[in-house]
Amino acid sequence: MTAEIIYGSELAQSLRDEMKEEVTELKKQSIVPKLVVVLIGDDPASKSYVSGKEKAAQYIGIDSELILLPSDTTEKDLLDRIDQYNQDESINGILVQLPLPDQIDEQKVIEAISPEKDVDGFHPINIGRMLTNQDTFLPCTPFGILTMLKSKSIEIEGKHAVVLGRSHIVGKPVGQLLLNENATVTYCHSRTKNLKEITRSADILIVAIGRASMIDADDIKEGATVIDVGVNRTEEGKLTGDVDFESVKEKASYLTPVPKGVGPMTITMLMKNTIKAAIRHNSKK
Ligand SMILES: Nc1nc2c(c(=O)[nH]1)N[C@@H](CN(C=O)c1ccc(C(=O)N[C@@H](CCC(=O)O)C(=O)O)cc1)CN2
Repeated sequence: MTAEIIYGSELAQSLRDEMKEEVTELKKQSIVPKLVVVLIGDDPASKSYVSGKEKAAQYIGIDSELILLPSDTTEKDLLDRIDQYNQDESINGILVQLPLPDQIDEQKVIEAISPEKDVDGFHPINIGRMLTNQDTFLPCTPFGILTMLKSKSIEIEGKHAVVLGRSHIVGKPVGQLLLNENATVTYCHSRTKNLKEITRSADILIVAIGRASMIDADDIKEGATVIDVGVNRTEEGKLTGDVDFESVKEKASYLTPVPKGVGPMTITMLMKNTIKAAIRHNSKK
């Protein structure tokens, strides 16, 4: 079997085209979605991600403002700024790029963002809404993964979904979204015993561990759907995933590449959440 490759980059482009039209229509009703992105410090990967967010917003017609702060920014300064953005009626979405420098408590920052402007979907209120399957802002990477699965009509209900990794941003929420779709979900992590036995029983395998080529063909079931969320840099600076693409391609039925897989969908779902925030804000006026 040779897997069909799910290019998130292509799906992202078609969704961005749809959103561009939607925003054009919203502007006719004087609704202009606005996103504020805060970047602290000069981590090259974070800089590249926020630049991708700026470009996507610009393409779609979302008003975006990038706030660049020095790496010694204090927690108080950041919290004061968030307070100011929360109160600014023209701003619909606030995103603080993670990770943050050590002097700033990430959880405090996440909880300071108004849940109505939390387009990252990280606020405990929005996580609670996701757990209880209510309409909310879904975290962008898990939302992107679900959208990719649905774009190929991959059956989720009743399937065994195995999630490798339990991060707050990807692992935990993606498992919850799959559970909301009636999958049977197993989480695996560094303390999991008999890992291979579990991954080999997965119909849908989500790999978000952060170790290059950790999963190969021997670790998966014939015909499985494999979603690679890994972002690893080789010594030569090449980007690679957590999955050994060449070997898994010969055994899986669907497979996402790195790059051009899940990454571009993360940014696209952020745009979707920002438009949703703008529409919601306007309907409450
Ligand atoms: N506040 C947040 N911080 C972080 C999030 C997040 O969702 N919210 N997620 C990650 C990083 N991330 C978005 O911010 C992100 C990661 C990867 C990509 C992407 O498009 N990757 C490309 C390759 C880009 C490259 O060459 O480096 C791909 O996979 O094709 C976009 C966004 C951590 N922080």
